[in-house]
Amino acid sequence: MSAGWPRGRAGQAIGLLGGSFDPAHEGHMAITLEAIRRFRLDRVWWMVSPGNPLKTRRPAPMARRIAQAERVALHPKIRVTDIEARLGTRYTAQTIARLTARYPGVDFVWLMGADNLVQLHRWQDWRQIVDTVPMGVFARPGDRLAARLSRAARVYRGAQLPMRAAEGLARARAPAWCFVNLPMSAVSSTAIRAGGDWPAG
Ligand SMILES: Nc1ncnc2c1ncn2[C@@H]1O[C@H](COP(=O)(O)OP(=O)(O)OP(=O)(O)O)[C@@H](O)[C@H]1O
Ligand SMILES: O=C(O)c1ccc[n+]([C@@H]2O[C@H](COP(=O)([O-])O)[C@@H](O)[C@H]2O)c1
Repeated sequence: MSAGWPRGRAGQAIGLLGGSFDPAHEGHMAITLEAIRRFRLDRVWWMVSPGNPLKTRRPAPMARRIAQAERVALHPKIRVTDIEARLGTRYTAQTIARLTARYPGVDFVWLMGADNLVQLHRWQDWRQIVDTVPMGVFARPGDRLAARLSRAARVYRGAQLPMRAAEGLARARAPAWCFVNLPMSAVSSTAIRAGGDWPAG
């Protein structure tokens, strides 16, 4: 069981993949492996959310989502965590503020799919997030164009790094973000739940 406070040392570059993970799937794995490679990350922490503030549907219990995510995240650089439950946060801006204070010298990178960039401007204190940590955004079927036209992308157009500069993202000063085009995976937790392979609630 790897839930708990993960180790993070000064000088490390650590990606944060926040998510409902209801359930975790190979799309999470694909973007995580791509992030490790492209952004030269030492670790990626999968932060299993107590509950996305913008989703009304109640997720499966935390312990079940964590146990299942650990079965998917079989990689020495990936750590599944219940950090947000420990911190008592559900809002990413708060989580990041707490983590940067708790892990001085660690270079965090926020990771997310293009669908989340599309609605980033609806998150609490969203500009604070972009101004605090570099971000890696991953193409997702159906969301590429919307991501490019999104409010966050437009506001922070000048902070976008080209893909060829991706390896410097983790060490860049925020705001800085990179859009990664990768062979897109159509898998989603929604589709898995609809298929009946993951019991509700
Ligand atoms: N196939 C994928 N391609 C790119 N990004 C993805 C993919 N699947 C998940 N992500 C990203 O991983 C993060 C966590 O995703 P989440 O746990 O909500 O899974 P999901 O499949 O998007 O779930 P749901 O279908 O319930 O919304 C989000 O930033 C999401 O955009
Ligand atoms: O901080 C917010 O207002 C906020 C609003 C929506 C989503 N998030 C975070 O975005 C991450 C992805 O959520 P999800 O449900 O798409 O996996 C997860 O860590 C959520 O807590 C955060």
